[in-house]
Amino acid sequence: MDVGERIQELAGRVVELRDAYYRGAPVVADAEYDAVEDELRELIAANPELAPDPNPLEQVGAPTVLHAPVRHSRPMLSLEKATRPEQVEAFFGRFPGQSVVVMPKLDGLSLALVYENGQLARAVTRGDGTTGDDVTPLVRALTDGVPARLTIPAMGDDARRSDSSGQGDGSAQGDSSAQGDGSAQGDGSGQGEAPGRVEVRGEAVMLRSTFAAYNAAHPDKPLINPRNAAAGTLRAKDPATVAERRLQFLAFDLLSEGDATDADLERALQTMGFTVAGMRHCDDAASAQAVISTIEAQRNDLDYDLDGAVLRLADRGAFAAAGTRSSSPRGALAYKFAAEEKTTVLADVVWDVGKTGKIAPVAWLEPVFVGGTTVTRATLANQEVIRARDIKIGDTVLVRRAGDVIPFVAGVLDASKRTGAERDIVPPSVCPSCEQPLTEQGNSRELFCTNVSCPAQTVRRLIHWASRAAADIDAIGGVWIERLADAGILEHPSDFYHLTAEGLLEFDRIGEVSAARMIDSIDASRQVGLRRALIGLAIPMASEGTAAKLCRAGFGSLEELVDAGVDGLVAVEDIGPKVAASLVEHLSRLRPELERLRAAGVSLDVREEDLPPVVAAGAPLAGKTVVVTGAISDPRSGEKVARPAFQRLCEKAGATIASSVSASTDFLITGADVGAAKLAKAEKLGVTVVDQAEIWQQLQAADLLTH
Ligand SMILES: NC(=O)c1ccc[n+]([C@@H]2O[C@H](COP(=O)([O-])OP(=O)(O)OC[C@H]3O[C@@H](n4cnc5c(N)ncnc54)[C@H](O)[C@@H]3O)[C@@H](O)[C@H]2O)c1
Ligand SMILES: [Zn+2]
Repeated sequence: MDVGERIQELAGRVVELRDAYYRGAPVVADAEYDAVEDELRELIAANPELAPDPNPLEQVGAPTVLHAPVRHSRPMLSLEKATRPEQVEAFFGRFPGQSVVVMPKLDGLSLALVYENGQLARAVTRGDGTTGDDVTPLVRALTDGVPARLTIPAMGDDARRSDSSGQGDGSAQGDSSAQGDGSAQGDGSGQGEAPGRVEVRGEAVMLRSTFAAYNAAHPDKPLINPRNAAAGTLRAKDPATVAERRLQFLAFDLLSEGDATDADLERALQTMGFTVAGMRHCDDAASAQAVISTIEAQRNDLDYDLDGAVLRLADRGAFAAAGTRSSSPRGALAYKFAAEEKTTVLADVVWDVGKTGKIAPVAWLEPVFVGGTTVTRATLANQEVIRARDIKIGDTVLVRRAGDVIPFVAGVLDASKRTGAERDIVPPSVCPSCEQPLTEQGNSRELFCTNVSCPAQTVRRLIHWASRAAADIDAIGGVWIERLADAGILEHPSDFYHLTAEGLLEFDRIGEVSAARMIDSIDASRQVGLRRALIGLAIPMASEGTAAKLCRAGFGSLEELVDAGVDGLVAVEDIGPKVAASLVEHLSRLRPELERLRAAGVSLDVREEDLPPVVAAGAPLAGKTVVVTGAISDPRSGEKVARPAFQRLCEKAGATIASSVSASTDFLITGADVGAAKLAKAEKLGVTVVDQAEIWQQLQAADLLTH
């Protein structure tokens, strides 16, 4: 095939793929679509005379059927893409002296919100860039972060809620998203009245938490990914049919007439009442690159999908003056991150027996690079998910590895690729390990092996006992545990404590050094204590949090938990009757094992570190509820400090630790690299943001840092 033909073919493919995608039924993952675009772009760049006409790369979106077409005041464009630092440098080189904002590139769909005299008049999708669909009723009903009327600050409105301690002032720590506070109202607030027409553009996304909650509640009709879910929501005919699919709007662009508004994009948007996904001002390519890296590193902690970072001139006038190309503004650049979704072939499904006897389907995949690693296994959850997503062995499936670390098979994008050779995924009727019949539980029909002496479960439980969060026997890996279990030497956790170096040396391929290391590691684990022993016993429904709470509640040993009975356990805050019943049932069953552990010198008593901290007199954080975020390090040594360790110090200083910011939080204590969303939330709720340096100082002054 010659170059001209290849170009025609690729151009045709781009049109076809876009068409499917914008109709809501993509047939390939974004990364694969992008690869087609990239190849086409390169061929055209090398052979400009062979450019197709029309050139799809110069068009935006796809000409889909519009239900209520509305013409945009100015085209809604795509963005120029970059993947290399040189491209970021070149961008700065084009605009010497201009400040640039760097922000997450959200993976949702863009919306234009038109305000007339301060009131929301219309919400319109991007469409083909020139004309979009009017989706106002859906946006009003379902989208958070879209004010019905704009807040235009009047004169003197800058007497903001002042933080009692004054600590708020020093708290922005180089994060420009919070620094606009004092100055925003200073210059642009004279106008008490909204300019005639204001258009705010931004991204409507489905939060990952909303997406997960929806799929958990509707296993029979799952959404494939948050971006597709958001787009589908705004295609609904009636808001009532998609009521549980709430969206969030995050603003990134502002067009307004009469310019009384702030020249700085972020301040202008926030002043009007919009949420911005965190913009950082950068004056050179190196600092922009650093922010891009931070955004990418924090990607998994955020509640929304993002597929890159956007760089854009911070000054609204400069951005407008830079003008546009056929399909993208010159004053912006999208830096793309590694894909979190890819397609690959589902080679087989294996049913895996877990430590609690749950039999879960595991997808064996043709290796695929996704979410930063090569993935060969992914979870398929349960048979109900397989049925609802209509997945077969041999299918080309979409694999998602985002937010959480366990890759997931999200579904089949293009069922038309099927050849007929695909096979149904058949759940086993007996346990793959012990061959005992299985039981089915719950709406998602999860399968369980209830045989207490099932060999696969035994190995899983032993591996779990040895894991880091439990006894932490780090010198013995899973392979060894399996060998020892197969040999009949290991069955219960207590058996670890009867292993000897001589016994281990009878096995092939083991030297004296490693045998001694294994025994040392087992020895050290005798100090496991109540909390970690409870985790290690893998009681169904009892989480790591449950174990921590029981220690705090004053239980001194595992035996005391059994003796307390269900009534004694439900008396503990946040311990429900089901968890309590499960604890009592399983710990009673494990009584003989607890005795064996004790006899082997294993401590099942609460450890000092798991007790509620003794609050020192004059504790600096007494009565305060705090949230800790970001990377914490000890200023005395510069050493990284694990968040739980720092939280414990705060508790010793009298604080109550909360996991997320709410109206009852007193302080948000920030370490390095704090996500802008957290800061924005704190600010919105009037929570004082305090830098870790200040807390370290207080801890030191209260003599709490002695160790
Ligand atoms: N899977 C498929 O078959 C298929 C087909 C077509 C397109 N796609 C995907 O759709 C996307 C391409 O669409 P595009 O070229 O129009 O979009 P783009 O990737 O060029 O980005 C432009 C869009 O980014 C969004 N955006 C998010 N955060 C932003 C911010 N902070 N500032 C400015 N814009 C921001 C806006 O909605 C804007 O319209 C790609 O991700 C592509 O992979 C997939
Ligand atoms: Zn079994």
